[in-house]
Amino acid sequence: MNETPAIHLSGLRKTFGALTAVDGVDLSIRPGEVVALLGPNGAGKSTTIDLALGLARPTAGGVELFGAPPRDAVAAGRVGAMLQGGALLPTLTVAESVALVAAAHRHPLSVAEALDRARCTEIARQRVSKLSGGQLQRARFAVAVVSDPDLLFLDEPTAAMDVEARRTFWQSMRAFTAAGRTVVFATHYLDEADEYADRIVMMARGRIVADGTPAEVKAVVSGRRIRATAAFPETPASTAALAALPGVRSADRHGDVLTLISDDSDATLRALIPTHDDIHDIEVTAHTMDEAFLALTEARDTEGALS
Ligand SMILES: Nc1ncnc2c1ncn2[C@@H]1O[C@H](COP(=O)(O)OP(=O)(O)OP(=O)(O)O)[C@@H](O)[C@H]1O
Repeated sequence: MNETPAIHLSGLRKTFGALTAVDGVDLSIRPGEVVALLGPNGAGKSTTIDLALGLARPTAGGVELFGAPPRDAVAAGRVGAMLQGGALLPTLTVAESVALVAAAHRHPLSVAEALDRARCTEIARQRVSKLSGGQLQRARFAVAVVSDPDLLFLDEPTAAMDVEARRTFWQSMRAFTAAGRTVVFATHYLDEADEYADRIVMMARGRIVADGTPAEVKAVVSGRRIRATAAFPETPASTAALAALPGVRSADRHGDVLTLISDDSDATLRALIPTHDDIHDIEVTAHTMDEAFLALTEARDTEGALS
C-alpha cells in the first residue's frame, strides 16, 4: 500500500528528566481510520498526542502528519485538536469562541455549521464561564472542527460528561468520521474504544502493548478472575489440577484463598464445581483495565509485542 499515512510515528521517545513518558512508539495510521489510544493514567497517551501535534519536541524519533512535519499540516488547517488543558476564554460566548478560531483559518466551516456539528446550536449564546462540563466539551469540539480538519486528535473528550452527553458527543463524532476523516482519541474506557474505534492501540508505561481491532484487543484483556475459599489440602497436585481446568491461564493459592485467572470463566466453573465440592464463597470479577495493562506490559517485556 503506498497511501501516505495520516500519522506516522517512528521510534518516538520523550523523557522528562529521569522519567520516560513515551518509550519507542512506532505507529502508522491510515486516512479514514478511527483509532482509540487506550491506557491507564500515565501511560503516555497525552504526551504522544502532544508530540504528534508538534506541541512538544521528541527526545528521539520522528513524526509526520500526511507525510509532512506536524507544523505544516497544522498550518494548512488539516489538523484539529481537543486537548485536556485546552481552555476557552471564559468571557466569550460559544459562538464567539468558534468565530475567533475560524478567523485564524483559510478555509473554515461557517460558525453555524461548526456549532451544528458539535450539537452546540442551542448553547451558542451562552458564555463559556456558564457552561456545564459536558457543554464545555461540546464547545471545545466545535472549536476543534471549525477548520474542517482531515485529522482530529481528542484527548479524553468525554471525561466530564454523563452518559447522555457522551452519547450525543459520539453521535456528532460519527457524523464527522462518516466523511472519511481520521480521528485519534485517548480514553481510559475499553467500552468507549470498543464502540467507537476501528482500531485500538493500547499503551502502558510509554509503550504500545497491543494494537488491533476492538475484537482482537478485547480478547486479550477479557480474562476473568475467579476467587474462592478452598478447604481441601494444598498440594502441588491439587494446584496442578486447578491449572488444568478448561480456560485457566493461571492458578494460585495462598492459604485457603484460591485465585484462578481464566479466559472462559463459565467453562472453568462448570468443571470446577463438580470436582471440588469443598470450595465456597466463589467470586468472579473482570480483570480491571490496570491488571490487563500490567499483564500485557509484562508479556511484552518477556515475549515481544502482542500485536
Ligand atoms: N510536562 C511534564 N513534565 C514532567 N512529567 C510529565 C510531563 N507531562 C507528562 N509527564 C509524565 O509523563 C507520564 C505520561 O503522562 P501522560 O499525560 O502522557 O499520560 P496519559 O496516558 O495521557 O495519562 P492520563 O490518562 O492520566 O492523561 C506521566 O508519568 C506524567 O506524569
